[in-house]
Amino acid sequence: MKQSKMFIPTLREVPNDAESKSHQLLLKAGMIKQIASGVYSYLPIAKRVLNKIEAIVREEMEAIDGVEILMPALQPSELWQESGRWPSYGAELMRMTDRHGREFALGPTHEEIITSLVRDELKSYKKLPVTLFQIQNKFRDEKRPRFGLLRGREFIMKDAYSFHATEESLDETYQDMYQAYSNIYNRVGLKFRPVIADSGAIGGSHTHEFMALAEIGEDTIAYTEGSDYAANIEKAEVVYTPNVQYSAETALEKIHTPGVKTAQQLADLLGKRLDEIVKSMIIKVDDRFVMFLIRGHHELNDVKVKSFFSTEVVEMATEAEIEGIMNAKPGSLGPVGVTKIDIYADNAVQDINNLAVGANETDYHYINANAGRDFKVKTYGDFRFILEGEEAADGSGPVKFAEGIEVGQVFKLGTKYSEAMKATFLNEQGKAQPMIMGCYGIGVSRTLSAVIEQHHDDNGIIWPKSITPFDIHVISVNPKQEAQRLLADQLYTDFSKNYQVLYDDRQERAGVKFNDADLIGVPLRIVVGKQAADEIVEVKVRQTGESFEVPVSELATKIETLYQDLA
Ligand SMILES: O=C(C[C@@H]1CCCCN1)Cn1cnc2cc(Cl)c(F)cc2c1=O
Ligand SMILES: [Mg+2]
Ligand SMILES: [Mg+2]
Repeated sequence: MKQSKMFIPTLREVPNDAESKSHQLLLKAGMIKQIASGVYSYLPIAKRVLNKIEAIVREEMEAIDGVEILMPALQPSELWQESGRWPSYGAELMRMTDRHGREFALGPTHEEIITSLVRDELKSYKKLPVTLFQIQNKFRDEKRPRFGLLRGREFIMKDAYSFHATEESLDETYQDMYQAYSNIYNRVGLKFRPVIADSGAIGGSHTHEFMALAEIGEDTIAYTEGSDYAANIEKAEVVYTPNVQYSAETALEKIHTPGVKTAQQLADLLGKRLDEIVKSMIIKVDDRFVMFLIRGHHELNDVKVKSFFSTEVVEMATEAEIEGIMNAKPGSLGPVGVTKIDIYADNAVQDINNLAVGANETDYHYINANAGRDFKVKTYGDFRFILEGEEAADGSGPVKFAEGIEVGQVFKLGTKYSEAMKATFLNEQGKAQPMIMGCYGIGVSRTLSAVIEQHHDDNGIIWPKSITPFDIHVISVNPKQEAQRLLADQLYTDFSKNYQVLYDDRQERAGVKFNDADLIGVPLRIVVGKQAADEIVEVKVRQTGESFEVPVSELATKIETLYQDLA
């Protein structure tokens, strides 16, 4: 492709709202253009990379008997009414009305569509299992789109759905998908870890997320060095090993604590450690309020709370709601005397007694509050985030933290949708049963960004060979020089026979050409400059920075050797 005919609007500077490296480089390398917050056009270089990522995804899906389809983005609300999900999503679900006043959603995912598609067809166990997939734009009205393609409002997803007569059959496909995802991420050059994850509202029980390791990642992974244990920190189970440190129970005492609002301030005032303080929080679960107690040095894990109550609707109560229930402000809340709402506590709260807690009166706290005597805990449980260094749930040692970008997720869905939507099949005994389902997503446009996060230097992107937009970048330094232009033209023609070649034939200053080439990040570069008359060119390897002066007669062999060695 001649760059004089291409459309690669590279930038020297980037808007300062581009916080992540991949977002900056996607803009600087002229790969995307934002048309609205979280909404982008993919320009030629990005489109070529997407095509290659998608080709790898297709290959790996078809290798495990996945069959490609394409479903509509326009989804009738009736199907979401059938599944019961129409009311359960808020502003994130992009809804619209057609000219007849009928309600639609722009598809954020396709469980309802695919289930309605197969339920009239797959009626017998003999026709199962089936795995269908698509690669298609998804719409989710993110509150805060950010980091370019990492969190957009319209993005490309490969979503696959499998239908089974038995759990064993689902397990097989789940394993196949797990392996296929590992193949895909390895092939696109991503360093990744599969992690045990939380299935959230989607339902089902068993799910893994695939995390690309990157500082910018919004997810935190808890993993151990000694094993392949890794869990999304939202899910990482805290094994409760009692570490009871009780002192003789003493009388409850109310103390004046002017201006004390946080656990740290209370600890400082009392001359206690933070872990000797117990924080009390009011949480709204569905439409009721509950109190959670947690040690001062721990944090409440909202995903564990959602999972415990099996609902997505879990929010911190607002100040107004708190005053309404406790007639006290946050910062002085406590369990003593609280009877009209249930009290839950993280397991670690059991390890200490004579607790320091809020007195439900501004500027007053209690010391020596004791469960049983002064308040009742309905349930102790694992409600907190694990801390770095604590023992992993599988006993494989202390967990370490790493940041990750969720680039895929595989779910065992079960019968949540097939029951709700009456997608049944006749089993071997001729009995109608709901199909057992799995669903499997890959963030294709997010994967593109994650690869850039992991493959760049200060000058730009460094594409892995497997998904590079071009294999070779031929640059004629000064096309006005006859010898340079003729040789560069010839090399472009010759190498295009066996490689994908980007030819910078523009009337631009050399510096602009080299800057652009570094940004675009094609792995091999042939520079035709002053020595063209002597039939000598420069070859540069983008990954290592190495450069060689090569006689044209040896160029094909040199390029072949360097190309083979590319990662
Ligand atoms: O999408 C999934 C599960 C899997 C992921 C892999 C491919 C198939 N679906 C979970 N999820 C996430 N965000 C959503 C956002 C909105 Cl607005 C919605 F209405 C529904 C969902 C939703 O269901
Ligand atoms: Mg997540
Ligand atoms: Mg997830």
